Amino acid sequence: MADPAPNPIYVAVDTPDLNRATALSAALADVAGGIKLGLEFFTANGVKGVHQVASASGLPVFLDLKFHDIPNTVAGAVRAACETAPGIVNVHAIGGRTMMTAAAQAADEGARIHAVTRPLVIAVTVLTSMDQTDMAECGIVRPVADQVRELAILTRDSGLDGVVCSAHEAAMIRAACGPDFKLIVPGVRPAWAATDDQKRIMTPAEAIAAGADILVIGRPITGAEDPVAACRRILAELPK
Ligand SMILES: O=C(O)c1cc(=O)[nH]c(=O)n1[C@@H]1O[C@H](COP(=O)(O)O)[C@@H](O)[C@H]1O
Repeated sequence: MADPAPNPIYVAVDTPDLNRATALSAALADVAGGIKLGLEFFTANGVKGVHQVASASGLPVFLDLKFHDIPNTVAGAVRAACETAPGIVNVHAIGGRTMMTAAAQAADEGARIHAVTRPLVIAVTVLTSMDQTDMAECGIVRPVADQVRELAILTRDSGLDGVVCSAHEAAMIRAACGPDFKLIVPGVRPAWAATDDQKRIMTPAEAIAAGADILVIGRPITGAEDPVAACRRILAELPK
């Protein structure tokens, strides 16, 4: 019998509170596919905090620090991040080819240095909190989808494993970058949840239908009265 499809829900545990993050991650262990720890958590709790949350949940960790700097600095950061044995790390695609190539190579080196499995290295294309108007204010006037597509192709050509994109661009990137290129999709909102600061959103079921491999979902779960029940509810909405 074929293995069941892996649970695609990575819960974004965005809090500076180590005890809360640990308790929440442990509680979600049976209903989530992974935990995403980002800038807020890492700035407060560092490498030790990541280890604590990872062992409390036993789930893979997406360490979302969105590196964007000169190639040498990003490479050093990716090597150092490997100490936390993350399943996934990320950089900003706008850092360019040389930076992304350095990041991919640094993941090989970091995995060797820290004797861990090499993490997937993923690049953020255009943040899901941004729309056409936000991009124009930054001087990028072509359609958001075109910007995302070009950055996704650059990411693939730089040897990375996939991108962070919105569900709106998922099918287009899948067609352009192939079946093995990982599509990690935040900006996911069930019909019953608030949109918050996200602008390019889709429901969990729509995002999976569009080709997302991983759904990154934070506040609809972590802000719910019962986060485990909220995660279960989203899981039940996904196509079987
Ligand atoms: O890289 C990310 O994870 C990310 C990229 C992006 O374009 N948009 C985005 O929302 N994220 C992250 O995904 C999470 C979404 O959280 P919620 O909006 O609470 O579901 C946050 O932790 C963001 O930092």
